[in-house]
Amino acid sequence: MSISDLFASIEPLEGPTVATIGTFDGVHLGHQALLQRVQDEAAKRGAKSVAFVFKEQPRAFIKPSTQVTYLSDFETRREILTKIGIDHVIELEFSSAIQKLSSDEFVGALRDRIGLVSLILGPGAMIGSDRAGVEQLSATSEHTDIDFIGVPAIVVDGEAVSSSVIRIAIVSGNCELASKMLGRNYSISGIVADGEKRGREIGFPTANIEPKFPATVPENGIYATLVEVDGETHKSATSIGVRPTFETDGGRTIEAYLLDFDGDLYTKRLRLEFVTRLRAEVAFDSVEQLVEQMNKDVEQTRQILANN
Ligand SMILES: Cc1cc2nc3c(=O)[nH]c(=O)nc-3n(C[C@H](O)[C@H](O)[C@H](O)COP(=O)(O)O)c2cc1C
Ligand SMILES: Nc1ncnc2c1ncn2[C@@H]1O[C@H](COP(=O)(O)OP(=O)(O)O)[C@@H](O)[C@H]1O
Repeated sequence: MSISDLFASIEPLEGPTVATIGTFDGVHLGHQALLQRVQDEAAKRGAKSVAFVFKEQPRAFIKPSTQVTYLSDFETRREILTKIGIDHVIELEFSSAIQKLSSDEFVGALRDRIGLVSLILGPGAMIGSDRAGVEQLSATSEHTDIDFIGVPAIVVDGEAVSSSVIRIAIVSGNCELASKMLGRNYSISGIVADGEKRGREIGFPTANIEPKFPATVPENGIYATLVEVDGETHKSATSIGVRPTFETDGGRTIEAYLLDFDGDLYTKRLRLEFVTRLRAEVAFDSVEQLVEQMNKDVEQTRQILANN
């Protein structure tokens, strides 16, 4: 297959264009700064801004046995990038043929296909089989007509913002760090599914949410959350875990009790925003003890979310 065949699925653009490339999982503050630079450079050159987005993390392709989870699905990433003002968001399939291209072949193909005049890369980003970063590209690329620009990392609480650092924060229950690095609360979307119908019996009906892609799920525990459903936002207390008070080998569920709400949520799409982790889940000796604690969780949630 020729190089131009490999890029045939990319709609040709007349150019000039300023582009960046990545998975953009979460579209966090670092991504946002990078995308801003792409837009600024495009404006300076009278060019269009382009983001090439890998649907899947390249490491999932390179080593299929790797368990990868995401902060946001592809459609959400596309929506955010478009909202930010990127002119063309182009899905890029990672394939063994693309993987074999050298950085010069890759950049040359982009120049021919979309009229690339500048490529902007985030910290540590490398392209092509020779894994060229911005410094190498600037020094040795045969495409001297293309401007290669590197954008530094954004640092939050002394740590460089990255999708993997945010994923680690979430699986450790650190909602606050995730929120700071994302520039918004971390959220999971999914459809409300049937549970064991036990919730309403104990006075706390819970909407069980099933994410449809490999979402990064916060550590088991109880969280103060916000639920968005039918265009409205509700305060909620959410439990993630295996419900040890009732189950001995229960699967992991994500279930939200919406405060001051009564209605049918089954089959609805719901977005759950994580604000803070309240506590670990506990195997209570009785349902009464669980209910007593759930009442406390709801009160604490009310206080924490008083300003939301
Ligand atoms: C705020 C909140 C706190 C919870 N805490 C615990 C807990 O500490 N231990 C536990 O076994 N289950 C806990 N749960 C889960 C309940 O056991 C679960 O919601 C109940 O079994 C209803 O399940 P169902 O939706 O399948 O009917 C909690 C649920 C909520 C909403
Ligand atoms: N305040 C509420 N919070 C969450 N779900 C509620 C609430 N009020 C009513 N519901 C409805 O009740 C369902 C949950 O009841 P529950 O007895 O826990 O059943 P299940 O085990 O199927 O989740 C939700 O899916 C939703 O349709």
